[in-house]
Amino acid sequence: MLPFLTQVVLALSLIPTVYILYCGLFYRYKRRSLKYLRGPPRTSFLLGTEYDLLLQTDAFHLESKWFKEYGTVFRANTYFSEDMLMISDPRALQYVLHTSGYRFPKARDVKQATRFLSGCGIANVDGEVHNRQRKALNPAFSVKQLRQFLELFQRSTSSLVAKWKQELHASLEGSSIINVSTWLPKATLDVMGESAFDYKFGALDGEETELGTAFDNIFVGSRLYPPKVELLYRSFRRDLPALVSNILLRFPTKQERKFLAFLNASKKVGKPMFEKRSKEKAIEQDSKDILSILIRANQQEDIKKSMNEDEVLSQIATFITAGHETTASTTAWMLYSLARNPKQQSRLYQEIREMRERLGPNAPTAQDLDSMPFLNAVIKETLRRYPIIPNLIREAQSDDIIPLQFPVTSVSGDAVSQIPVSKGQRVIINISMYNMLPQVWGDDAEEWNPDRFLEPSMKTTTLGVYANLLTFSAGIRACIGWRFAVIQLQALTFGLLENFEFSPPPSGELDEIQAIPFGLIMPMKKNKWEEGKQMPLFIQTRK
Ligand code: HEM
Repeated sequence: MLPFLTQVVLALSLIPTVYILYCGLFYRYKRRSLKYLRGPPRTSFLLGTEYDLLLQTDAFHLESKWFKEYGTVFRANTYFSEDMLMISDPRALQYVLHTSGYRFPKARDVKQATRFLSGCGIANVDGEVHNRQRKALNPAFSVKQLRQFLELFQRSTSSLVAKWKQELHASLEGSSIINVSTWLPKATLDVMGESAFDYKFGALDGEETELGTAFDNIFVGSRLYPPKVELLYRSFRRDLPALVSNILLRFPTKQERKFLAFLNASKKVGKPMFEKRSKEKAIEQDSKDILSILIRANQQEDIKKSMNEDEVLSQIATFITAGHETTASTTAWMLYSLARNPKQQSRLYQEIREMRERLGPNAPTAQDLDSMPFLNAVIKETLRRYPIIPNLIREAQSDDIIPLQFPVTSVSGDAVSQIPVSKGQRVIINISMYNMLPQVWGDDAEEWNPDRFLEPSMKTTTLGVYANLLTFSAGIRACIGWRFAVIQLQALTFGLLENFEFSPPPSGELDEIQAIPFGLIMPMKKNKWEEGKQMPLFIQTRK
């Protein structure tokens, strides 16, 4: 028998342990039950179906299978067997993303992990702070401001074209298989650095910069997915009282330590850049590039409009991570789709040639690019079919009721037209499933078919910031850079298709490409993930 005092000490130390376990695990299990909704069976008590979604080798396969079986709203499980709500119903999405304002913030575990990557930048803050940062940054993303970048987008596309031509000339046949997935992010990284922060990555020219290396290191040497124990640890941290989770956040996972190294490098590079520009008289009131805007916000005395230095420096990491791989991967999937659909590729080339005949040697203006129906249909269809961010993870800030457009059938066979949710309920916004809803996009929604955007009969909902798509999300947290991305996609599509013809490599390699949901939808070869991103295309210079 233990001495009485030891028993007391043990009993007392048990209280916080039980409390932590209650908050971390049992509380969520008890409160957030959606048992009345149908959904896929649980495959693992600890990891739930969220882990199955993470591991799938075709990013849209499982959701699509479940969606066909259970409808536009169903139940799945996250870690520790907590129920999560999967939604692709238009009215439910409208409610969560638009109507509710900030009442469905990003899930705490997601925010805790991404905070290591991009600090207190706009993507990781909520409520009033987000509103303040967004208002300050909005002018950098106006149509007028972004059109000024078109020339930079075209210059960077020309550099990429020159690099590929060099490769093709080096081969005797004037054609070659190029892994476009390694080149495109270099072009978009250079553009992001120069347009937003006046920083030259020189990635296309193979230069090594401190920031570029730190970004690459996030992926180098890491396994594709964090080990299960890291995922469970991150999930466990989510519901703990702030005091306890703040202590645990001092012990980041291996992946989070890499994120942090990139954030620190971007702050280190950004600080002198920011200080130098701050001292220059050149920050005129009307200059609206991101860096000038950040500097002015930092110099603001009005607390409702200002940003402190940490917020300003965190935006550098935020924009680099949010703004280059997204556009690059979308372009890779577009070239993939065009290579697989040679007739559509010829139609696109025909439209580009007609525009070239009209322009002579001049580069197309933003109006010229907007006036090309098929080029824009190809871009929209690629964004629809290959949404680079396939889902968003949110949680209810308070008890709420989510309305549905298309009622679903409950376990007991009743029609359900609204879903009551408790505070903390995990809600998965299925971007890819909304983008493929037959009710909106037709029975061939799983096909890549740009013509659907040329048909006046196409049904529309009023969701999303561009082309009725959810690819850039919607509402107050929609992608701030969507116009930037669209103009860059227009410039890349015009420039690359004008110069090259893309086809599947004769070896059949393209059939091995899978859409892997590794944060973003990454193209990788079946059973060869260790080779990294792969989109090998047979490229010929156009005569
Ligand atoms: C095809 C390209 C792109 C896609 C598909 C895309 C998609 C998205 C999505 C889905 C979100 C919402 C994320 C969430 O709520 O968790 C988002 C947010 C964001 N994106 Fe993009 N994005 C793209 C390009 C860009 C570019 C080029 C920039 C910058 C120039 C950018 C900057 C941002 C920022 C800063 C946010 C956070 C906005 C906020 O929380 O207020 N994105 N993006």
